[in-house]
Amino acid sequence: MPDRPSRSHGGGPRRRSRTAPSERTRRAEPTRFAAYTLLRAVADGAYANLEMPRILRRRRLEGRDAAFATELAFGTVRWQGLYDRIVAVAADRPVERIDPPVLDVLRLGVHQLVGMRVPAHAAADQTVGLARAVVGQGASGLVNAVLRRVGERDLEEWTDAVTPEGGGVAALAVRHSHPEWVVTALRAALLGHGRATPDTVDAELAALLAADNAPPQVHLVARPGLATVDELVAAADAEPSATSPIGVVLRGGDPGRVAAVRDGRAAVQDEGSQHLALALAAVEVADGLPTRWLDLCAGPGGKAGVLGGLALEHGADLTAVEVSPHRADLVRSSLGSLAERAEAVGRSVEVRTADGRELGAEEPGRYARVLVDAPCTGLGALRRRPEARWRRQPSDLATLGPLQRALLASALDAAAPGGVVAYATCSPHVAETRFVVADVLKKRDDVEVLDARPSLRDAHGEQLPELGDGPHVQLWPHVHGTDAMFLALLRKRAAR
Ligand SMILES: C[S@@+](CC[C@H](N)C(=O)[O-])C[C@H]1O[C@@H](n2cnc3c(N)ncnc32)[C@H](O)[C@@H]1O
Repeated sequence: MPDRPSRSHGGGPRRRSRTAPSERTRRAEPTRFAAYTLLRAVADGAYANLEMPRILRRRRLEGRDAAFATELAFGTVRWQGLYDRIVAVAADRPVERIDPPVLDVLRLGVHQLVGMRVPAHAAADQTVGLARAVVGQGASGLVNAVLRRVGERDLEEWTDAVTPEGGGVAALAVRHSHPEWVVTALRAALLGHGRATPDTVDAELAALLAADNAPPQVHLVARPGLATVDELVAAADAEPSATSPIGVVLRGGDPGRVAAVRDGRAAVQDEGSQHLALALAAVEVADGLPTRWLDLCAGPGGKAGVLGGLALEHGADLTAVEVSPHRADLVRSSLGSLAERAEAVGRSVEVRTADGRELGAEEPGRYARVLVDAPCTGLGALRRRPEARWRRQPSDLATLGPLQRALLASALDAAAPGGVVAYATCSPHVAETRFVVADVLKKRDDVEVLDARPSLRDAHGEQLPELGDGPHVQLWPHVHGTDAMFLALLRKRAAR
């Protein structure tokens, strides 16, 4: 069910509006307008988590206003599947027959009415005001009528009313507002990674889907050698992460205002991503390997920022490869401080715009540690990317599968004998994780699968709990509080 932030922006007890539409506000209140702007941008292809900070800056929204606008926008996008069913009943027409801008206004109204603690009169008044401002007087009548009907039931009553009978995947998809194919894929992933059995999978799946809908905490990483956890805790409203030795959890505030984040010594990063980079660096390797590490899919540079710091600590250089020129520029800008530090200690951090699939043939056996953070569906990071579940298609897997296999094969070629490759995804989909590793290994006899579990350590040095039977690791939002990252650690056998 939608999370309920504190009462604000029209607090007081929840009641139905008695104000006539004509007496209601005629202008768009700034936080609603910001949320609407985000929804329209997402409809045009924007990424919500990148666009929202821009909108807030442009509209000069800060503090509680920024938090309200963000929850209104992100919650509306997450719950869009359920809300469209509610709108269809309340409007007595399929949502496809409602103009997209009007539908976005209605979705925002529904989220305020049933998903947030906005009193009915404020939700209706402000949403009708928004409708007048952005879609015109004519459509505001429809918005008013639909929201009156929506306000007649609470979330539970609406959810029961629009959920298909018979339970199963179709019902879970509506209740938790995910596309059905995603629910099916996550169910298969819970079973395929051994997280659930046929007896427990329904409960696990419901918990996972619920975690996808909970607004995630913001985590920062103190990039090794550049910043410390203590420094971040002192500089921000933050506490040390219990899970990651290099992480802090932000209690509030804008991460962009933390000096260490602004100058690239720290970054916003999920704890799961922190663990992947730490795990690759933690594997023991024999002496005498090349002092070069490789990030084969580096854009926009999050894990490279950690890996590069760790490489310098180990006396190694980092090469970061990214095929997209724009994303390679993001890596360069993300790794600026690290590159300076590398120069100061006589090492190098190099960013290359190149196709990672070709690197193994171009530079065989050259790297001691290689990270393949493969392009994937991102089904493990749905809580951080509110629109991703609606944008992704099952057909994406057909394109991604061969690319993932080719990148892993290239990474293994690029690894020195005795070196280690980490294959990672921010998706638990079995077709992007276990199947990729198994398929690539079928064609080679120069790889040993390592048990990845001992390499994942919490802030106290203890192995992370609930890592299953191994050898690969699948993290879960509802279990570990991280994105659902997958990790396989593979050692290239020394030449015989
Ligand atoms: C999951 S993202 C990597 C995220 C990154 N490791 C981080 O932590 O910020 C995958 C990246 O691989 C890049 N990519 C896709 N195909 C590639 C290829 N053939 N060679 C190199 N990079 C590729 C994508 O552009 C994308 O930036």
